[in-house]
Amino acid sequence: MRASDARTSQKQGRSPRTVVVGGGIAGLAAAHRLLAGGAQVTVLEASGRVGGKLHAGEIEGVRVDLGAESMLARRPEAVALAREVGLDAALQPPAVASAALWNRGHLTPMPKGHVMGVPGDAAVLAEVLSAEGLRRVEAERELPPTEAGEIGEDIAVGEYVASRVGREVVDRLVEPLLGGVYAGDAYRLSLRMAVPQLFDVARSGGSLLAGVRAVQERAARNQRTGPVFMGIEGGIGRLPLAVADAVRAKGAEIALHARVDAVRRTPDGWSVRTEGRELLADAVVLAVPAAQAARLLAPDAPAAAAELRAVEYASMALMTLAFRRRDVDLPEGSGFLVPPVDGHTIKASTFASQKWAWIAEENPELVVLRTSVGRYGEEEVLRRGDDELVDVSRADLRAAVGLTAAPVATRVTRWDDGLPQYPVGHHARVARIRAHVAELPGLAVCGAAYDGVGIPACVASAHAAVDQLAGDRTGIDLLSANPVQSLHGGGGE
Ligand SMILES: CC1=C(CCC(=O)O)c2cc3nc(cc4[nH]c(cc5[nH]c(cc1n2)c(C)c5CCC(=O)O)c(CCC(=O)O)c4C)C(CCC(=O)O)=C3C
Repeated sequence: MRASDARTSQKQGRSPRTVVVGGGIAGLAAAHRLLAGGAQVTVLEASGRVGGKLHAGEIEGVRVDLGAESMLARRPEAVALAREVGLDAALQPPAVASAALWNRGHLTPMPKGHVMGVPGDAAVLAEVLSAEGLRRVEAERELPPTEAGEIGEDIAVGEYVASRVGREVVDRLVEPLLGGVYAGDAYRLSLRMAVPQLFDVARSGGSLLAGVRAVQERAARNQRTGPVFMGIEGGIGRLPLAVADAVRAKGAEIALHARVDAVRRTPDGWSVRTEGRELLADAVVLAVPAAQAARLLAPDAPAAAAELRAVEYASMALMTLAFRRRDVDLPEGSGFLVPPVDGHTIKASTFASQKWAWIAEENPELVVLRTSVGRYGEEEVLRRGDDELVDVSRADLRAAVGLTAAPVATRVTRWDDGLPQYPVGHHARVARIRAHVAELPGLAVCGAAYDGVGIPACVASAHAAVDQLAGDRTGIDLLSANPVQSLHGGGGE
C-alpha cells in the first residue's frame, strides 16, 4: 500500500482496507496474512464456494477430495497454514509411500532415487527402461558437458534431459511425473520453473547423473526426512474452509457469488466493482487465474494484462469411483502414473482408500479410486461425456490392474483451465508481470500462475504479495530466485 494511503487511513482513524479478489487457497492465505497485519479485509469470490481447486466432496457417504488431495510437506507454508487454522490434529501423511508406473503393459514400482524421474544411477531404472535406454543413460558419463549457450536463461525439461540421458527417461519417467503435476508436456515445460534443482545442474555444465547424486546427498545431509506429502483427515478441501472460518472470525467479510467486473485506480486508492456493489480500498490483491487477472488489469495495467493473457492453462477431468471392497483386489501402493507414450487414456490413478487411512476408516466396505485424464494439447478426450469418461477409466483400470467389477458410485469433476502451464521462459514472464504490477501502488498478484502450481507455492505467493503491499519485497525476491519446488528435495526420496 502507498504510504499516503496508509496516512489517509490513519487520519481517518481506520485500518487500511484491502480487497482480495479470489477465494481460492491463495486469496484466503492472503486474507489471513493481511488480517495478522491489522488490515480490514473483504474477499470477493465469483463462485458459490471458497477453495478453488481444493474441493471437499463426498461419494457413497464417504468424504473425498474432488480436487487436489495431497500437499507437499517439504515446504513449510501449506502445513503451517493448516496448523494455524486448527487442523493440526487432522494432518495425516499417506498410509503408503510407494507408487507404481504402468509401463509397457505392466505395473512396476516407481523407482526410488530420482529427481523428477531423473536417476542418480542408471541401475535405479533397470525395471523401467529397455536395455538400449539403460545403455544410453550409462553413456552420459562420456558425453561432453552441456554448453552454457544451450541452456541460456531456460530450456525445456525434455530437451535437456533427453540430450543427457536419452528420450526414454523423458518418455517413461519424467513425462508421467510432470503429467501429474502440470498436465503439461515435458518438451515444452520450463526446466527452470518445473525442476529448478536440475536447472542448477544444467547451468553448472557437468554430468546430469552426478548432479542428481549431489542433490540427493544434499537432501540427506539436511536430514530432510519425514513425509514428503501430507493429507488432511476429511480431505485437503477442508483447508480453505478452515482458513475461511479463521478469516471470518477475525472480522473479514467473504462474499460469494461476487464476480468482480472492474478494478480501477482512484486518486487515493482503488475501486473494486461487482454487480451492484462498489468497494473502495487502499489495496487490492488479485488472487485469480491469469485470464481473470488480465481482464481486470487491462484498463490500468495493459502491459501486465498482455503478459497474463499469454499464460496458458491445461484442462483435466477427475473421475472418482467407489467399489465394494469384496469386488476389488488392488496391488499395494498409492496408485500409478501412466507414460503417455503407451497410448492409454488415463494419466494416473490414485488408490484413495489405500493412500489415506481416513478414507478407508470412513467406510471399510468401500474402495475409492480416482483416475485423471487431460494433458496440455490433448484435450479432445475432455469433450467426452461423463459416462464415457467413466467407461474409459474402467477400461484402463481393467488393463492395468485387472479391475472388472462395476463401481457402486461414480463422480466426474471437470477442472477446465485448471492447471497453468509453465513453458520455457515463464520465469521471465512472471518477472515482467510483477514489474508492471509494482508500478501501481497498492496492487499485488498471487496464485498458481506465478511461482508454482502446488498448494505451498500458492500460499507462498500470497504471503509474498501481502508483504509487497507492506513495502517488503523479500518474499517476492526469494520466490523469483527459488521457485517453490527447489526447496523441496525433488521426487523419489
Ligand atoms: C500439483 C502436483 C504436484 C506439485 C506439488 C507442489 O509442488 O507443491 C505434484 C507433485 C508430485 N507428485 C508426485 C507423484 C505422483 N503424483 C501422482 C498423481 C498426481 N499428481 C498430481 C498433481 C501434483 N503432483 C495430479 C493432478 C495427479 C493425478 C491424479 C490425482 O490427482 O489423483 C501419482 C500417482 C497417483 C498416486 O500414487 O497418488 C504419483 C506417484 C511426486 C513425486 C513423488 C516421489 O517420486 O516420491 C511429486 C513431487
